[in-house]
Amino acid sequence: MKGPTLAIIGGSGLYEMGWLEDAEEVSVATPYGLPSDAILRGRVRDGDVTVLFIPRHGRGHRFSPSTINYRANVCALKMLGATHVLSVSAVGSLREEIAPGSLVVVDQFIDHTRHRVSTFFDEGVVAHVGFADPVCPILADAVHHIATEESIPVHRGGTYVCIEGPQFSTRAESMVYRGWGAHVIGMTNMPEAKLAREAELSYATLALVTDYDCWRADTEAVNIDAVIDVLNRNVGHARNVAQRLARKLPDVTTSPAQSALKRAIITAPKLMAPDARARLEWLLGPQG
Ligand SMILES: CSC[C@H]1O[C@H](OP(=O)(O)O)[C@H](O)[C@@H]1O
Ligand SMILES: Nc1ncnc2[nH]cnc12
Repeated sequence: MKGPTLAIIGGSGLYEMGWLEDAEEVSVATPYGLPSDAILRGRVRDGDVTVLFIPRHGRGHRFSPSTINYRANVCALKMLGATHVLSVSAVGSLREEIAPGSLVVVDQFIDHTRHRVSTFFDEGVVAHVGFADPVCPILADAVHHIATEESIPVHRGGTYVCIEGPQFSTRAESMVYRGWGAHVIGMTNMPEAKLAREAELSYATLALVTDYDCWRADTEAVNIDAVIDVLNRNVGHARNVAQRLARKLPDVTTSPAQSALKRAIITAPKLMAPDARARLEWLLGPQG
């Protein structure tokens, strides 16, 4: 068995890691098409794990949240041996106490997207993975611990509501999401986290809070200039946390995410559609 491999999915404002050593660009074709960009594969100084990096929107930010090929991204990372996924994401805050400039290690999601393929098991082979706890607690604890040690303002836990976008929300919608109990809002972590679970990857999100969305009466509503400005000032935090994580990657072999498919596949093996089963070979191995 190969060693642990940390995959980092860079969000808005994070298109390169900077600290990756001996890095090579790997282009991967998947049964779902092409990922957002070539994947950088390298390592961190003083560490022994392999590190993969993919910019979710592509370099130059070419894919909108709805047109990102999430399946290809997750599949490509898995094919390259990923075991852990750190998702870095810009988010708006839906809570007074979560200020722009701080980080949130989220632990729940609400999927409010409408136009995205959100499973690898859509036809021919059916699976229902557990998703009650969508984030790997071991990985999330490690990320939170590092941010705390770095004295970065960070919140442990919070619910991320994922909207379709690309438009920001109306004030009425923002109020509804607050009423649902969400803490932060973004456009990309769904279906990414669902697909990571189906691919038996330990997934955690480091959310960079860039704005107060538009629910606050006395604050200007979110706009892209303000988001980019706060991102540029804080993206270094994400780079540092990711670097330290790569140096001290926790053992997640006991995480439920790593065996999510064990009792999830319901289709009788003999009745699986051959083309669908062949398409899943990267995940399920060769047909027995
Ligand atoms: C640039 S503001 C809106 C954009 O940023 C977030 O993306 P990501 O999670 O990749 O950082 C948000 O979800 C929107 O896609
Ligand atoms: N207010 C917001 N809504 C949705 N996605 C975001 N990304 C950053 N800020 C956001």
